Amino acid sequence: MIEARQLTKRYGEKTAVDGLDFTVRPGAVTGFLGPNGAGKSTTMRMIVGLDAPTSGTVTVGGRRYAEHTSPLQEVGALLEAKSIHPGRTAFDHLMALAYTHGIPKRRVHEVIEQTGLQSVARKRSGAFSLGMGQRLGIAAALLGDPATVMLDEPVNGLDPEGVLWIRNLLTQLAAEGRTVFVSSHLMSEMALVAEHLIIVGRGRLLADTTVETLVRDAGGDTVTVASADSARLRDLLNGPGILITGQPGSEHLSVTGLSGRQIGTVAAEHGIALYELTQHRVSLEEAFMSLTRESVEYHASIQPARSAA
Ligand SMILES: Nc1ncnc2c1ncn2[C@@H]1O[C@H](COP(=O)(O)OP(=O)(O)OP(=O)(O)O)[C@@H](O)[C@H]1O
Repeated sequence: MIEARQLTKRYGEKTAVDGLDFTVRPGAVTGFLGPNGAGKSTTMRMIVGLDAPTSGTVTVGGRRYAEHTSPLQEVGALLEAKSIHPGRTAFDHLMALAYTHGIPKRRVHEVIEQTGLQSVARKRSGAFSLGMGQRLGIAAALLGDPATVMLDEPVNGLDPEGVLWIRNLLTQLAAEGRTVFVSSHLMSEMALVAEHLIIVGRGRLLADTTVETLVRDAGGDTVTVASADSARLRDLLNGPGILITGQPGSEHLSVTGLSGRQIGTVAAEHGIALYELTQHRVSLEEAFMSLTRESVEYHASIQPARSAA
């Protein structure tokens, strides 16, 4: 379990993390989402004691990282700028970590297998592809068999097979009862794997929610219905929590709050012919963007085209 209370980090004038309060629970994958520069990496660095909070606290398993006697067994982390000696083999890198943390050699072999590194374990890590480097970083994070696993942008730059592998791994780690905290700026990716979402923008908490609630709050699914008598159908469908829009006289209505099946049933019961019944899923990417729009640090600007001299 990770608990942040009024967690704040300032770099001079810049407030990177601004009074964050959140709890990451075991047994589920929690996505940590926000646009670039939102403060995700800074928060994660504070969780593992690589940066000190300006104020507030963050604990893992009820204690600050530095207070754990064997931190690698408590939290395994893959942070963005992982420094691995390029001349060392993957095996030697993991062995050095294991040796300095009292972890048996057997466990090194286990994580090499778990992360699919068997064939390259004796190769220098400097020659690794991005995907292999990520796997090595994850192997190091899992070495201490930690109750909490924290990964910063683990799918960045990975090919589809690597992305799928990470997805399955995260689900498996959560199913084993671990606390799994994963950052990303890609809503679509997180929606596939995370149950719980913590969304930040400009260092502040924007939402502490679930994928399901986010969809509902974004307006839920909309159904487009075209019928022989849209005025009568509108009256029949109307009710609390239901939003119906459509031009007077048009055969098309746009309905939020009812499923296509419910609308079709009402129409059939009243003998109204339907010409179209289309369900539109709300885009999670849209929901995320509308939530974080105000907090995006770097908006793209379009330069006016220069005329040729
Ligand atoms: N060491 C530092 N000194 C000064 N400013 C910093 C430092 N580290 C981070 N920042 C600033 O703090 C803010 C938050 O940065 P952070 O890297 O935590 O965001 P992020 O959400 O991880 O972004 P990204 O998705 O781009 O990795 C940014 O504006 C960044 O420029």
